[in-house]
Amino acid sequence: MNALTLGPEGTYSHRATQSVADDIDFAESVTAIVEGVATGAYDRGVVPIENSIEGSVTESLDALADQRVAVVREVVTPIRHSLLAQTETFETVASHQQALAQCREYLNREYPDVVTEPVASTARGVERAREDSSVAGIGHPANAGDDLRVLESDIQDRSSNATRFLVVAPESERSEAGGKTSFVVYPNTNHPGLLLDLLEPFAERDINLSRVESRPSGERLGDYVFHIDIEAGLYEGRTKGAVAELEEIADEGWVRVLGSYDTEHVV
Ligand SMILES: O=C(O)C(=O)C[C@]1(C(=O)O)C=C[C@@H](O)C=C1
Repeated sequence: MNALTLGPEGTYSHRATQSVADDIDFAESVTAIVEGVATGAYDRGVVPIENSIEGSVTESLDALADQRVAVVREVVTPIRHSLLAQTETFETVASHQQALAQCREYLNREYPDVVTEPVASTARGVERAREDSSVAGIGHPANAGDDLRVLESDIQDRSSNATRFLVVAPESERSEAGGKTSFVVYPNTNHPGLLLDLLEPFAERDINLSRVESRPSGERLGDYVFHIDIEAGLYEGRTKGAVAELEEIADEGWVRVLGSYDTEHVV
């Protein structure tokens, strides 16, 4: 099985993907990863979706709404960042913007004068540090190799820092089995109580929601696509009933059922 994830080698996405496939290729954006699976070039794609400090990875949410893929697993992994550089003196810190945000308080406190440089991934930031002694990178300490020093470990602003990744597969592999299910809903209408209407089919059937997120539809200001995760599988009658009701409520728009899946914790 081959898989596509965020590169270069050494990203947290790469680490999460190692629990999914042996044959791993890299892309430089999560949109390209989801596209790689939607077009059939890859069996699996692994994308970060949510971080416990910084919240949603909005590019991933939008890619899931725009492309036709299934979600077949979620991988949750602790994120422990290190500061890596050639020397103790540097002017710039390069990393993925999620990682920079997860270490914002640390950087403001310890290095108030350094410039932050958002790059495509943490591993790309570490590469910048390897090429340029005036740059430090934030990433997993295993990326240090022989030529970079780990100046400090565990620099994330909360020790419980964790990221949830979704494993995407071709739409034909959508499964009804699993303890969680994800949906994307575009109601294409707006009236008082719409969000309540969308959530009631789950509440009435005693289905717990684990997440609701809204993203702009891009059609007009104030118009939204909703991402809903529930703690129930599509194999359950109650979930089927809720989906049927959801489809009626969103009959002017669409409901995309991404599938049911289980969670794996990887350290
Ligand atoms: O840059 C990486 O190492 C990634 O895999 C991306 C990513 C993210 O987008 O959230 C993954 C985990 C961490 O939260 C920081 C960055």
